Amino acid sequence: MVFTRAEQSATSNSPVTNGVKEDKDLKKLKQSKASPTAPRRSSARIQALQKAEKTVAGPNAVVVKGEDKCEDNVKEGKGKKRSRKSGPVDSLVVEEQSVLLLKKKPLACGKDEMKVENAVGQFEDKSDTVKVKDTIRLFNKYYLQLVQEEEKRCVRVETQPKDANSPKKSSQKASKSKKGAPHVDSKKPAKRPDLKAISKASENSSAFFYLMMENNEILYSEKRIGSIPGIEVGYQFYSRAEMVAVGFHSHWLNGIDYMGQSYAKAYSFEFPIAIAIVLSGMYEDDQDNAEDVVYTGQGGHNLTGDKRQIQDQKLERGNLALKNCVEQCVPVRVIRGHDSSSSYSGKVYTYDGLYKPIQGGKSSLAKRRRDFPHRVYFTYGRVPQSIAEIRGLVCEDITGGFTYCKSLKVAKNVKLPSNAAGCKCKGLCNDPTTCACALRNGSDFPYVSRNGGRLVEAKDVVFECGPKCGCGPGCVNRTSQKGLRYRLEVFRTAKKGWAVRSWDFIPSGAPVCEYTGILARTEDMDSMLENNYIFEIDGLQTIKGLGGRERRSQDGEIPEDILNKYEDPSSESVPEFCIDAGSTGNIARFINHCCEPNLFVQCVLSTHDDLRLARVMLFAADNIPPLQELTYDYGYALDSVLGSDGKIKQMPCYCGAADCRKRLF
Ligand SMILES: C[S@@+](CC[C@H](N)C(=O)[O-])C[C@H]1O[C@@H](n2cnc3c(N)ncnc32)[C@H](O)[C@@H]1O
Repeated sequence: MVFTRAEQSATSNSPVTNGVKEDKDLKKLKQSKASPTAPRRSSARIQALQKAEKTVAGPNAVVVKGEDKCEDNVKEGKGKKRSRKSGPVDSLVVEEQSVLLLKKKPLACGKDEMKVENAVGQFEDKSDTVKVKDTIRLFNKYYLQLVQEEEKRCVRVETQPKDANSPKKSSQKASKSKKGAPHVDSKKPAKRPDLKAISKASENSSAFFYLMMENNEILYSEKRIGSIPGIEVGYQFYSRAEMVAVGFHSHWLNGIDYMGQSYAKAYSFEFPIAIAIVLSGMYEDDQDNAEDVVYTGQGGHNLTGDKRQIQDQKLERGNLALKNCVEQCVPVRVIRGHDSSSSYSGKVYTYDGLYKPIQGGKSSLAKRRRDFPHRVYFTYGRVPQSIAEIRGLVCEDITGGFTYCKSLKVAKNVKLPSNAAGCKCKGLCNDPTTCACALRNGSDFPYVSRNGGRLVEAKDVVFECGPKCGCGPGCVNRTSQKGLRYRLEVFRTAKKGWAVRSWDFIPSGAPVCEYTGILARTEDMDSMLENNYIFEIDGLQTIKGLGGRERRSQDGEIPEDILNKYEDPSSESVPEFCIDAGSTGNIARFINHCCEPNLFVQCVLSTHDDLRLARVMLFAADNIPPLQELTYDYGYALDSVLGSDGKIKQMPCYCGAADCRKRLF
């Protein structure tokens, strides 16, 4: 899968690559319609691959391969062994948008601008990219909440007495549960959480308020032709449901998204018209030739089984829309997704040559294969597999000048309590109604088990299981204690010094690393001249949302017995403690600030209850593709930093985000 952003961008009025195969005659036709300054057609995929080749590991890179090795100053790539693909899994790339001449009718009623749809109004002052990002974050939050609900349902099924699962009893139960109560039928698979998150509420859904359609939270819910603001060519989605959430493609399963007859009043096209297609390799005679694509119509194949073609396709709905779109040269959004090839034996429509529908079959497919021996299917980004593959390695040992430490050290004058009581669970904690640690988190586990543990959402403080708990090391409520999961690399940037990125895909909510160093009293740091590696934050600050920090959600309230220990929790105060990673620390000390970060700070307690001395963890706020720089918001309030002369200090921010505040502090 290509993960480097394609260079080519397309708009509805700039003629660019058509997502459909074309021949010479058609090219001529297009040239006659296109503007003389139209950029030359070239493959976004090839450009992206070339760019990826150039940028892999950057010119100056140093690698950290898992903390087990780092402590001994890693010199070669023998980090944790994993079996994984070289690129992100389950992702879909917007690669090319096609072409030509939008014949939109002038509209008297100003409908031209398209209705400002639902969710868009909620973020009026934000840039388009931030609107998209926020919508996908919201989707991921719902998704993880629904995963959590599903995991609880599985636990309930597992812990039910055996006879409760007999077919007779479970069907009785299913009918009883119709009005509201969660459905506990082990035989019937629950609806996928990603689909629940976007779909309309069903009568017996217990997740009614999560649903984005129901809540008018789909970003662009009105169908539109051409590009979607904030989503450029090369953008990566991680599920079909994400595309639905932003309104890029309005169906999670169909390949062809189209506008029906109801739009005929607003345009002079013949409807239905296809507006977005997903190339997923589900049909054997789809062809992806990098620069052009042959796209098979939909239908007739066996969706539930081996995906073989079992019926003829019909020239109606999506197929008709595709034909109309191609014949009228209407731009279509093209998304490349997964390849899973199959064979077929039916009559299918493809558009070939001069866009004449042809009746395909194995023989015509074989002919096209002869004609296109260099066909591209789905490619993966070039993420290095070992240190030997990195070009431009400038330093084999990043620990020059500091000592690498996997866990927090404590300054001599700081005493860490060990007063956390612990839960009485055995093995794994899975019942939030009885686990004492879950109760402290607001009667729920903060993590879901999926992908080795993901935090459902940012909280004031996460109470994890600790040394006094009865559960074992595999407990999901110890997610942040399990060390580095992803292969992280320190690389050189042009303006920000060193920075960090991952070779692996990181799903939203996954723990990335702890900010380690020496836990010290803030007052002891005052005499230090220049130290860029002090993390001035504690659990109390996060709760109060002081300085430039956002106030966290109030969902899992902190137990009174803990909160009452502190004087006026709403007062603005300097954090009493900080983490100094100047002389001792881990990879987190190289992570830069960004005004639109992809990580967030989360305070975690497991061995004691003192909010001021909580561990500081960094979690993924988004699905993060390999080689994207990892960043968090340093949270400085502007003009809050004073120099030794007592004057306000300023530092420019070079994060490059669309909504950058331009200053770090
Ligand atoms: C904790 S260090 C991060 C690692 C640092 N880049 C390095 O080379 O070691 C914080 C320092 O990095 C730089 N930095 C981090 N984020 C930045 C940003 N968005 N713009 C400019 N400089 C940044 C600033 O010099 C800051 O004091």
